[in-house]
Formats: sequence, C-alpha cells, structure tokens
Amino acid sequence: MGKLVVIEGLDGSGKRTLAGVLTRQLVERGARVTSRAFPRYGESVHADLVREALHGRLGDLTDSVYAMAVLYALDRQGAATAIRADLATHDVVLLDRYVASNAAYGAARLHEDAGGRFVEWVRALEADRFGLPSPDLQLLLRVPTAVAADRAARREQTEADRARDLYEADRDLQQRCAEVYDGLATSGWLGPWEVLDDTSDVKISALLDRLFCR
Ligand SMILES: Nc1ncnc2c1ncn2[C@@H]1O[C@H](COP(=O)(O)OP(=O)(O)OP(=O)(O)O)[C@@H](O)[C@H]1O
Ligand SMILES: Cc1cn([C@H]2C[C@H](O)[C@@H](COP(=O)(O)O)O2)c(=O)[nH]c1=O
Repeated sequence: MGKLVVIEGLDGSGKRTLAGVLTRQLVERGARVTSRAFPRYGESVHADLVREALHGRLGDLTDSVYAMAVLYALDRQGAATAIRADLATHDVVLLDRYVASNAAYGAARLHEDAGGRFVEWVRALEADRFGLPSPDLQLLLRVPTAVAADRAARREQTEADRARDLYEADRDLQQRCAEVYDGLATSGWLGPWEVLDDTSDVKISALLDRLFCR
C-alpha cells in the first residue's frame, strides 16, 4: 500500500513546483509515484463549477462558504476510488491540495481558526461521511503571504488562462488562511504535517525515512 502525501499552502506558494521537484527526486530513488491536483479542473463538473464561482460567474453561490466547500468536497469524492486504486499500485500518491485546503480557506473566509466549527464540519463531511483516504503526510509549504501573492501576480502575466480568481486577489483572506494552515499543522489535523519554508527546503531522504519508517 502506497503513501498519500499532500502538498498544502497559499495560492502561488509553489505547490505545483514542489510537486514536480518531489516527483523527480522520488522517481530517481526508484519509487513508483503518481500525482493529482485538486480541484480537478476540466475533469470533474464540480471542479468546473468551482472555477466559474471563483471568477464570479455563478451569482451569489460564491458568497456561501459552505456551498463552495461542498463543491470542492464532491470533486474529491469523485476521485476517491481512483486515489485508492493509485495507492494500491504506487509507493507514493502525491496530491497538490486536498481536504485541508477546504478547511483552511473556508475557516479563513468565516474568520474562524483551526479549532473552529467549520474545520470540524469539513472533517466530518470529507473524512467521516465521504470516507476519503487520510493523508500519511501533509507538507505545508509556508512562504510569506507577500511572496506567494507576488508569485501569483507574476504568473497571471506570464501564463495564459491564469487570471487571479476571487480568493487569490484577496490578500487579507490569504493572510488569515496562512494562520489557519499554521493551526492545522500544529494540531496535526487529519494526520501528520511537516512544515517546509520553501521548495529548497525539501530534505528528500528525511521525507522518505519518515514515510517508510526507515
Ligand atoms: N521557489 C520558488 N522561487 C521562485 N519562484 C517560484 C518558486 N516556486 C514557484 N515559483 C513560481 O511561482 C509561481 C507559482 O508557483 P506554483 O504554480 O508552483 O504555485 P502553486 O502554489 O501551485 O499555485 P496555485 O495554488 O495558485 O495553483 C510560478 O510562476 C512558479 O514558477
Ligand atoms: C482544493 C480546494 C481549493 N480551495 C481554494 C484554494 C484556491 O484559492 C482555490 C482554487 O485552487 P487552485 O489551487 O488555485 O486551483 O480554491 C478551497 O477553498 N477548497 C479546496 O478544497
């Protein structure tokens, strides 16, 4: 049975970049690795609805933190069988965002913290009710909010179809989200966490030791 490793962090923090670095390093060491990113834009109707909502095209649906969270959760539920199948055939299944993104962004939108009602509601919905596999390790890519915002802004100018969405453009939301992420990591929400200060910080051998108890 493979290990489910999740990368979490703010918009523009470098999660996708880190997923690439980690995948290369793990493959070089002979691990069978597969990766996915949530939301699954272009693959799931729920993810596509999320994208429309994040760009203000679904009326007042975006205003509802709970409605948005249900869309994200349904996208993940639709991938649960595939994730389990991946875990059966790979050493590492790497996810760019998972359940903790829902907890962090929703709680931040509601001005709640990691110990608040919303975070517990997400856990009950996605872990208990939908039965999504628990992560073996959650990596929090913790870069300063201003750095993440600058990277997201630069990417908007250099990549097609990457206009910043409503969450990405909201610096106060991102700041509160960073605080909720810190709380989730400190409390070991949904499983173990490791905090990385930047992509250069990845100690791949330590990570492998931790994952495979060597
Ligand atoms: N360590 C780094 N130093 C400088 N630039 C970086 C670094 N990591 C990523 N970037 C750049 O920052 C931008 C955002 O990176 P990336 O797409 O990996 O972030 P992300 O966290 O996956 O973003 P999102 O959640 O918004 O999709 C990209 O243009 C990427 O090339
Ligand atoms: C998976 C997931 C994401 N979010 C938030 C985080 C981002 O601001 C947007 C879209 O994600 P992307 O990485 O920029 O494509 O949605 C969330 O609130 N809940 C989730 O489950």
